[in-house]
Formats: sequence, structure tokens, C-alpha cells
Amino acid sequence: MTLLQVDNVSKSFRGLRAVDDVSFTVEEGSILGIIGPNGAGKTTLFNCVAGALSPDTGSVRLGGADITGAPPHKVSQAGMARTFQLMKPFASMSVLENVAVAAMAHGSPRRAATDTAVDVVERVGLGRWRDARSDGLPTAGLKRLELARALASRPRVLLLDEVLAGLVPAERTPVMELLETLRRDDGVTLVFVEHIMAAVMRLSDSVLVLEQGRVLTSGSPQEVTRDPRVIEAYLGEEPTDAGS
Ligand SMILES: Nc1ncnc2c1ncn2[C@@H]1O[C@H](COP(=O)(O)OP(=O)(O)OP(=O)(O)O)[C@@H](O)[C@H]1O
Repeated sequence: MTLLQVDNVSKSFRGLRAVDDVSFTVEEGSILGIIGPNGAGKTTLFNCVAGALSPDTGSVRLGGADITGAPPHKVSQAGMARTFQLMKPFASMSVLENVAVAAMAHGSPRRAATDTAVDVVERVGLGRWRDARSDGLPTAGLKRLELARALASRPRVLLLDEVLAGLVPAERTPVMELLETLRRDDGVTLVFVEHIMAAVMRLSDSVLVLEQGRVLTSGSPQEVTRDPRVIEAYLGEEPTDAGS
């Protein structure tokens, strides 16, 4: 079943078409990877889908409901959550409090929010850090906290914006395993923007390639990485496994 349907979405900034007539669908329980060179429009597309930006044209439907241009809290209520490239937890709060606040922002009363937070913090592997101040976490812990805050709303679809960036290879594997578990055991549908190709190849059921705001191609990870147009689009960029 199609859970997320994006049709003909465009977004311009003062004449620059950052996202240009992009359409794609995501099946429930699947993982879509979005790749593209720097400036291709990946984050802008994410913002249009997640409600941080209103698209100029096109539509976004989640589980049949039209969420085009809906504010982030409405998008969250419809079942979508996202992580941000720049993580901004409440520094002086504990890990658990940060996640509970996210659950309360989604509308849970304090008690239920705390229960959810306990569960989600455990789920992302931060159980033993739950009472630590969030500004004491290393980068890998902050990434997990960012995931936990997104999961606090119990989303059906989770949008991940470069969740592996800044992690060394040894730290990436457990996060990838966590994402696989979320899909397998919790049925969460995942859409992720990622520069690290090893992760795209491992996690994605299908891949959408953006270039200059447009869909260059889409298909299985194997199909798109063999596509000469994709190789061409990346020429001159840093090797993708370096992360960025
Ligand atoms: N708020 C904004 N105002 C003006 N231009 C913007 C804004 N946000 C993005 N852009 C421009 O839109 C284009 C697409 O940017 P976007 O950040 O979506 O690309 P990206 O694929 O996410 O890039 P990266 O991989 O570097 O994160 C770029 O040319 C960028 O400079």
C-alpha cells in the first residue's frame, strides 16, 4: 500500500528552483533513500514534505490525507516525524526529559509522555544514558537522541536527514541496524537523505536521485548506481563514503 505520495512538488527561492516538479511514492514498511549532489534540493524537498516549507505547487498525501502545506504539528499528527541535520536538543535537560518533551509536543499528557520516552530511549539504545544531560552526549549519542525525539510521536513515516553524517564507520553500523529494526519490528516506513553510499546500498529498497532540483532517476540501489547519468552527476564530488 502506498503510504506517502508526493506529486509534482516544486519550490523556488527568489527565482532559484530548488525543487522542480518532483514526484515519488513510498510503500508502507519500505525504505526510500534520497541521494544527489550538494545543492540538489534534498533538504528543501524534505522540508516541503514535512511541513517546514509550503511547496509552491504540487501535493503531499500521507495515508490518503492531504497534508500539503500543513504546519509541522499537523504533519506530526498525521503520522510523520523527521530528524534534522542540525540537532538542537535542550542542552540542560536529560535524555529522557528531551524525549518526553517531544512526546508532549505531540499531545501526550506528561505521564504518558514519560512512559513513551522510557520506551523510546531504550529502543534507540540510550537506556543507560537516560538521566544524563543531553549536552554530555557524544555525537553518536546525540544522533540517537535525535532519532528518539522523532520516534516519540510514534510515527508511521520517519524522514531522516543525514542521520549518519559525522559518525565514524564503526558508529554507523549500529545506527543502520537500529533503522532496520525499526522497519522490521515496528513497521516504520523510512525516507532518508544520505551521502554515504554504503548506507544507501544497504538500507534502501528504492532510491530517488535528485539533480538540480529534478528527479534524475529512481530504482533499486543497484540500478541507480549503475546508471551513467548518476555517475556523471557525481563526477567531481568527493568519494561518497567519506560522508559530508
Ligand atoms: N532558504 C533558502 N533560501 C535561498 N536558497 C535556498 C534556501 N534553502 C536552499 N536554498 C538553495 O536551494 C538549493 C537546494 O538546496 P538544498 O539544501 O535543498 O540542497 P541539498 O541537496 O539538501 O544539499 P546538501 O547535500 O548540500 O545538503 C541550493 O542551491 C540552495 O542554495
